[in-house]
Amino acid sequence: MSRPVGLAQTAPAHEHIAAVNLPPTIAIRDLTMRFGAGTADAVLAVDNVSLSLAPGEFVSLVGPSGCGKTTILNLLTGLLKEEADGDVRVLGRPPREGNPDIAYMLARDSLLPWRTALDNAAFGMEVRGLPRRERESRARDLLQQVGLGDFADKFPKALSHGMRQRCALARTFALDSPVLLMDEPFGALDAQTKLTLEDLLMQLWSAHRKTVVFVTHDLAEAIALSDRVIVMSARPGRIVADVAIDLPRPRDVRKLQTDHRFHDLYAKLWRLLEQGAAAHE
Ligand SMILES: Nc1ncnc2c1ncn2[C@@H]1O[C@H](COP(=O)(O)OP(=O)(O)OP(=O)(O)O)[C@@H](O)[C@H]1O
Repeated sequence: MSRPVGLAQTAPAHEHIAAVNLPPTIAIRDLTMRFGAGTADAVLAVDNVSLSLAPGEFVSLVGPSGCGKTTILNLLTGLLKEEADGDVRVLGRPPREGNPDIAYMLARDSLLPWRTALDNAAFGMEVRGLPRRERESRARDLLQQVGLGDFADKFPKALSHGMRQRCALARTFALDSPVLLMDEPFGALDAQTKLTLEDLLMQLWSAHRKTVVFVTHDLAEAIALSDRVIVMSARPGRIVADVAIDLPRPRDVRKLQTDHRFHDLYAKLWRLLEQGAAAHE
């Protein structure tokens, strides 16, 4: 596979600093979400969560299964029709379905099997109505950046799982939305491929400067990628801790595994996670 290219011309990663003095890109205040409110099966999924992300910040949500991480992402996209209490803003506006300010990436690559890598990378732009020439040129550029330049004409069945997630990354970044919501995008990958894709995501994020909410069960991944890690309790999901990850950037995900600061953060987050899980047992 060809190496990712096209990133070197852009700003070096160490210059990436979230604009903490600007109005937040994402602002969630006192969010409470109850599914099936008023019925016998009502589920309190999220309880009084407040969270804000500065432009360009990379924030991970970690917490036990069912604590409401995906629910928070879905609320940001406007996909959830059910009533939620509290206030949610994306770039100052309430969530709305089809908001072009948001790109969403999931664990499964969800590539369309009858489309080539190029057409898959261009798919989101097609849905958004961009002219053919523009979407093709952007898709090619992004495929190049994720190291799939030579695979533009291949169909998903000819790509490995890691390559399919590269293609999904290309599709996500090609949308050029200022906000990325990523729900365990590397959750189904083997450990080695995962590290490679994490490095690639860091390069893309540094070059394209997006605000990212990243959901993961993998504390090492959360530390390696994030500016902050939000630890949630077991359901109903509450914020247990908001931990700044003050490791210098650019980060080499592999080298971090041998850095004592990384291990200290891991131990701290693990403790918080266990406390949050125990609080509701
Ligand atoms: N549409 C729905 N109707 C009813 N309950 C729901 C719905 N969606 C989610 N829930 C419930 O809300 C809670 C939070 O779910 P959510 O998927 O947000 O958790 P999560 O933290 O993303 O879990 P996981 O880590 O396992 O993906 C769960 O108890 C789930 O069963």
